[in-house]
Amino acid sequence: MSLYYEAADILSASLSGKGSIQSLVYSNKTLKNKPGHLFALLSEASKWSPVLKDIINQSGVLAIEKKLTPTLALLLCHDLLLSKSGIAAPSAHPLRLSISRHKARLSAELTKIRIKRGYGSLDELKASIESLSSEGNKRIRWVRVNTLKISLDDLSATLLHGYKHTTSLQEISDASSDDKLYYVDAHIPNLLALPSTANLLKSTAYAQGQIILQDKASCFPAVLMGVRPGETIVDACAAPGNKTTQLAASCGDSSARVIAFEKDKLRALTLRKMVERAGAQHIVSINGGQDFLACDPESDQLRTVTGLLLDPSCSGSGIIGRDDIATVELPGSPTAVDQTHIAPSRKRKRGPSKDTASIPSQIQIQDSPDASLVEAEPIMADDLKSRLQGLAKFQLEIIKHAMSFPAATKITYSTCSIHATENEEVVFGALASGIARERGWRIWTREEQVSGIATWPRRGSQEAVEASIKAHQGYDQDPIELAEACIRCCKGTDEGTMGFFLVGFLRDGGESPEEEQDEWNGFSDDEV
Ligand SMILES: C[S@@+](CC[C@H](N)C(=O)[O-])C[C@H]1O[C@@H](n2cnc3c(N)ncnc32)[C@H](O)[C@@H]1O
Repeated sequence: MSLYYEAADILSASLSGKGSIQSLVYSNKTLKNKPGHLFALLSEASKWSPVLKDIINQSGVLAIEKKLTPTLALLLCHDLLLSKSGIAAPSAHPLRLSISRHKARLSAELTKIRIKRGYGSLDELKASIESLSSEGNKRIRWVRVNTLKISLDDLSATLLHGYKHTTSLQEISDASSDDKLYYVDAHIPNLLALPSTANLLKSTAYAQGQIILQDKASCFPAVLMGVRPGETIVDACAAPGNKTTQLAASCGDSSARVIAFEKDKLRALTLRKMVERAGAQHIVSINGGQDFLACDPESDQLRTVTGLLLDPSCSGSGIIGRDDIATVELPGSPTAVDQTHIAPSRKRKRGPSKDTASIPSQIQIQDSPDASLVEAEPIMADDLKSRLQGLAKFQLEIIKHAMSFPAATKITYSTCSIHATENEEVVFGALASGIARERGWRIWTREEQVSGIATWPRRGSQEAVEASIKAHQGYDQDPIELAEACIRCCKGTDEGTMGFFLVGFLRDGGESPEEEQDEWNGFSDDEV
C-alpha cells in the first residue's frame, strides 16, 4: 500500500509547486517504490484526472470514506477502474476496501461520463484521453538558424535537403514521423519549425553550431532588443546561452558587442561552450561566476552599456514538460469549464487533510489574445505563493539594478513563468520604483516594438495589470496600454510555444554609444 501513500505525497508536493512529478520522482533517492512504477501511476492518474475527478465527486465516496484524501482517491480510483492489474494491494487491505467497495457506483459514473461524451466504448474514451494528452506535448521542434555560421539559404541546401517547405505550422504539428517538412516563422527572423520527430541532435549542423534548438518564445527578447551597430548589450542571466548567442547573431559583423553575466560557475562553463560552438566568442565577453547584482554599472566595462536583456531565474512554470504540476484535477473541487483562472477548491468539511486546502484544482487558459492566463492568487497553495514571492523579489532587484546603468536606454525582462506574480506584478513594481522615476524609465509600448513582436497577438493580462497598478499607489497609467505592451506565450496552443512572458522598458537619453548609430526601423514583414 505504500505505493499509493508515496505517490499521493509526490502529487501533493508537485501541486504545492515543489517541482514536476518527474523531477520529484527521479531526484528522490529514498523512495520505497520503483521510480518507474510511481511515475507511470502518477502520470496516468494525472492524465485521467479530469474524468476521475468527476467520477469521484459524483459518487460521493469522499464524504463516506474518511481514510481517503482526494489524491489517494484519484490514484486508487485510477487503478480500480483503468489499470489492467487493478489495485496493487492485498484484497483485504482497508485502503483498498475503502475504494473497491464502491466499485459498482464508480463504474456506473465512468459509464455515464463516457456516454455523455459520446464514446461508444471505454477504448474510444481511452483513445480520446491519449490524444488530448499528447496535444499538450511538444510536436514542434523550433530551430534557430545561427547566422554567424550559416544562412537560411545555405541550410536549405544542407540540413534541409529533401525537406519540403510548408507555410502551415499546423502541417508541422500534424506531421507523421516520415514527413520531412519545415516552416519559416513569421515573427522571428531565421527561425524554423520542424516536426519534433526530426532527429537534429545528431546532425552536423547541430554539432557545428549552425542551428540552435530554441523555443520560439525564448527568441522574442533578443528580437525586441534589436541590437544596433555600436551598441553594447548586457545579457544579465545568460547560461546556457540561447539568448546570448541570438544577441551575438544580431550583432553580426557590426561593431556591436555582448557582455554575458552568469553567476553559477558550472553554468558559466556551459555558456562558454555554447558561445564557442556558435562562433560568437569574438562578440561575447563572458563574466563567468559573476553576480550581476554585484556589478558596478559605472565601471569601465559597463558604463557605456546601452541595453540589458534580463532573463532571470524563475519558477519555470511555462516550460513544456512541467504541465503535470498545473493540470492535475483533484476531486473535492467543483468542475470548472469555462474559467480563465484556477477554479477555487472547495474545502472539505471534515478533518484537515494535507492535500486538500488551497490546492489549485485547475488552470484553464482563455485562448482570446487579449486575455491571457493569470492565476487567481488568493487560492494559491501557500508554499507556491511564498516561493513565487521570493522569486519576484529577486526579479525586481535585477530590473532595478539594470535601470541604474548610466547609458542604458532599453531593457527587456522575460520569464518562462505563467504566474502574474513573476510577470505583470514585477513589471509594475519596477515602473513604480524610485530608480525608474529618477532615471525616466517607462514601458516599451506595443507601437514602439518591432513588427514581429508588435504583431504577436497574445498580450499581458489587463486584470493583472490593474491589480498591480492598484498595489502601487500613485502609479497612474492606462492599464490597456500597459497590458498591450506585455507579450505572453501560452503552452499547449496551436502556436507551439512554451509559456513565456516578455516586456520592455525604454527611456530617452543616457549616454550614446561610442559609434554613430544607423537609423533602424526594426524588421520589416519582408525580412521575417
Ligand atoms: C532562466 S536562466 C537563463 C536562460 C538564458 N537566458 C538562455 O536563454 O539560455 C537564468 C540564469 O541566470 C543565472 N543567474 C541567476 N541569478 C543571477 C545573478 N544574480 N547574476 C547572474 N546570473 C544569475 C542562473 O544561474 C541561470 O543560469
